[in-house]
Amino acid sequence: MVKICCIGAGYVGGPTMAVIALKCPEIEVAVVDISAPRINAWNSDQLPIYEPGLEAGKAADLTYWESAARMIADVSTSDKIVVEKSTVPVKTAEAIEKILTHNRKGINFSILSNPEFLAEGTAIKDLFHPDRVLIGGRETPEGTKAIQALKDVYAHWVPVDRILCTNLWSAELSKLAANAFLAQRISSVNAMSALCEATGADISQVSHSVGTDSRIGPKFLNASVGFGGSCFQKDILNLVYICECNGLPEVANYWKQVIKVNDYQKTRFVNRVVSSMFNTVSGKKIAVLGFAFKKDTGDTRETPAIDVCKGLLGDRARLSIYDPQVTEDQIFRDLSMKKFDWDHPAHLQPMSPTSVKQVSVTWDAYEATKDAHGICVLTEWDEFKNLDYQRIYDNMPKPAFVFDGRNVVDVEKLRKIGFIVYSIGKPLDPWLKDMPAVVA
Ligand SMILES: NC(=O)C1=CN([C@@H]2O[C@H](COP(=O)(O)OP(=O)(O)OC[C@H]3O[C@@H](n4cnc5c(N)ncnc54)[C@H](O)[C@@H]3O)[C@@H](O)[C@H]2O)C=CC1
Ligand SMILES: O=C(O)[C@H]1O[C@H](OP(=O)(O)OP(=O)(O)OC[C@H]2O[C@@H](n3ccc(=O)[nH]c3=O)[C@H](O)[C@@H]2O)[C@H](O)[C@@H](O)[C@@H]1O
Repeated sequence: MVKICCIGAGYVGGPTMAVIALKCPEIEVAVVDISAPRINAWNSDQLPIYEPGLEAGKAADLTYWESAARMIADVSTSDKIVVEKSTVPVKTAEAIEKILTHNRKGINFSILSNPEFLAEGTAIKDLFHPDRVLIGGRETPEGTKAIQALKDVYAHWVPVDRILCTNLWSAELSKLAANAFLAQRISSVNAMSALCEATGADISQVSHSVGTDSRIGPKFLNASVGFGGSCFQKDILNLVYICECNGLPEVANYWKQVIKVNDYQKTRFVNRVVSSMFNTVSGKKIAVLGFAFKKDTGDTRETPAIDVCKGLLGDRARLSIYDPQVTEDQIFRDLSMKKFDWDHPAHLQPMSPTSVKQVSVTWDAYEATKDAHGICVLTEWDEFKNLDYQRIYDNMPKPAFVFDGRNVVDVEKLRKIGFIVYSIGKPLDPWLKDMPAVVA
């Protein structure tokens, strides 16, 4: 019987193995993780991640694995195909291969790179209908055989013409390149959003006009307060590092700029809030609607909300945060973390004492916005489109401000109610025109 063991039961491991198990009943799927709470959660009705289309069931038995590659070498008693699914620095497959072959006790290991392209919030849909599956392997008879074995797994539900096979390096680099291209589109549109605000153009109209060119395409052109998520920034930094190591500083700087524009966009947003509210938010209550890095997920890794909240707290605002999927505990942890601490599993992080006394977390948008001087929309949750904004307005001191970092609110409707509204890349409210967002 073919058996697949997946190391890591997170946002990728959990959904991916659930889909393989569903689509390939003759394959035994086991998932292991070093986090006991995560294991327990997968085996309960309360899954550790929120993902539409993924429901609680029984996960496989899970064990502790400390050092994945060494452990594989230690425990293997027969030939193995080791599949690198995580996004890794290029040449990691080669390093894993070295560890395995130096400890192999007569066992043959074939290494494959099979990067994952799913996005959170649509993971199950993406896994069922991937644009492509990419498998990289050694160009040797054993490598070809291993590629074919993995191809056979995916062929249970993915059309074979969508399964691309490459060498190891190409597969690893393609993953970084794909994320860099996607993030670059967002930084491009966000850079344009600043220009729209300065000129009176409307970013939604510009994006639509640009995206109807079939060579450009309409997707991933939504202006925002900035991209977040566990991967875009990390993968671009990874790419930058590889460029630098290979003596390509111009290429490195080109990709670095994608991150710089993203940081600029978050700073620009905070400055808009502060400058609009009489140049200070000190002591003022600001409601933050949405904390996850995008809708339909409870994931907060690298969410732009962290930087925006920290920026507002830096000017001594009082924050009242509401997100339908993010816990209070998580928000406090995020706001007290140093950048990049998220890279270590949450269960290994101490909860540091923090300056987040100015923050409260509510489970209701109306509670969060009550008595608030301003509202920042930082995640595009659908429910934020249909809130009773008249009721919200009635419960706020005046002038009442809305700063929409996701272009989800109906600007005209809110202005009619009486709000002063800022929406990324949209023609400015007359109130804001004389208050340019100056980046310090
Ligand atoms: N989150 C996403 O949407 C996507 C993530 N990726 C990549 O997939 C990889 C995993 O990402 P996520 O699933 O989001 O991370 P995650 O943090 O949700 O899951 C990783 C899991 O691995 C466990 N783990 C870590 N070291 C272990 C070890 N030695 N033995 C056993 N378990 C161990 C952790 O406890 C954690 O539960 C990353 O490389 C990421 O770049 C790729 C595509 C999409
Ligand atoms: O390697 C990964 O981890 C994954 O990274 C992204 O997926 P994900 O981070 O889950 O979510 P995206 O939908 O790509 O959104 C990323 C960020 O960009 C923002 N975004 C997205 C699209 C857009 O038009 N504008 C915009 O600001 C989102 O709000 C979010 O903060 C990629 O889309 C996946 O293909 C990839 O597998």
